[in-house]
Amino acid sequence: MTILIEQKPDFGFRAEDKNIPSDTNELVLDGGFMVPEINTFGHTFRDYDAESERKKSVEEFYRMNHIHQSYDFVKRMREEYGKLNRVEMSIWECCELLNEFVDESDPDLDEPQIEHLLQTAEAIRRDYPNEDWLHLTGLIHDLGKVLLHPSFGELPQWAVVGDTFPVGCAFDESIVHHKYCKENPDYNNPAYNTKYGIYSEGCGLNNVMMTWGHDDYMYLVAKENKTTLPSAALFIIRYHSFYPLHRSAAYKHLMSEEDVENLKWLQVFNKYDLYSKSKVRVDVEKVKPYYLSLIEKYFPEKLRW
Ligand SMILES: O[C@H]1[C@H](O)[C@@H](O)[C@H](O)[C@@H](O)[C@@H]1O
Ligand SMILES: [Fe+2]
Ligand SMILES: [Fe+2]
Repeated sequence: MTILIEQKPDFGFRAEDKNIPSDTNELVLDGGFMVPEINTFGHTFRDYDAESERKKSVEEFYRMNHIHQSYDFVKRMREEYGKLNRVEMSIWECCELLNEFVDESDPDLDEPQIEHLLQTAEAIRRDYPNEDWLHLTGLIHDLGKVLLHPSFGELPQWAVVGDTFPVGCAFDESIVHHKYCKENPDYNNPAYNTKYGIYSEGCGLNNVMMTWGHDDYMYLVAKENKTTLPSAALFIIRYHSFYPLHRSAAYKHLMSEEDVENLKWLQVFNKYDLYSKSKVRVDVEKVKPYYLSLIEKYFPEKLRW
């Protein structure tokens, strides 16, 4: 028997009814969220090999990313941008700055980033109406992409967006376009190219250096500006691009027990981050008052960036 699902017109992929039979061609996950089968370009999500208008530029993006993201590079960037001495602005002002950027690493979306933030947050809000911290996490998780802006030195895309992975130990095969890691200076460095490299079993992700980009930067911004968001939110922000871990279960040997707990929320979050990507725009003015109230609850009015 096929049960017809009421679909919300604005997203079109949410199931109210969680008892969806297996003969529908969509998959229902916890929270009642329905995962669409194809992206706006007609391909499955995160298909880096599909012939599409974005394939070539996405691959070139990862080539540059994998060549340049060495341990030394990451260390320098973390120190430099961790100073947070560039700009003073509110969370909402930062959302507006993202209006002008399109993420070159993304095979599934070519809309300005502010659309993606609102699409993610609104999709979570529908399924988890009481978890306001998770709505706000959706809104802010990609704000670190502001590093592309001239007031942050206009960093190249390969130093801001794309999936992340640890440096200081061997590059896992599950990394997108892994072949380009062979051109990274760390690839042949015996200190960095073994399973554990400079780390040890269960050392905790907090002690692992990740490739530099919008995740770690936004984590630093939120933490240093003393957000009152729970630790799961900070974990989501910091590791949401770490697909080798949360999708392919690589690098698990580096996790602590606390990481294992936090990973559960990251996996919930990821569905909304990835599958809410669409051409359907959210009415910014309509939802703005709600998000401003959350920002006020969890952040100071002005933040150091
Ligand atoms: O291309 C995407 C990028 O748009 C996301 O912001 C990032 O979190 C993902 O890991 C990456 O694959
Ligand atoms: Fe992201
Ligand atoms: Fe995102």
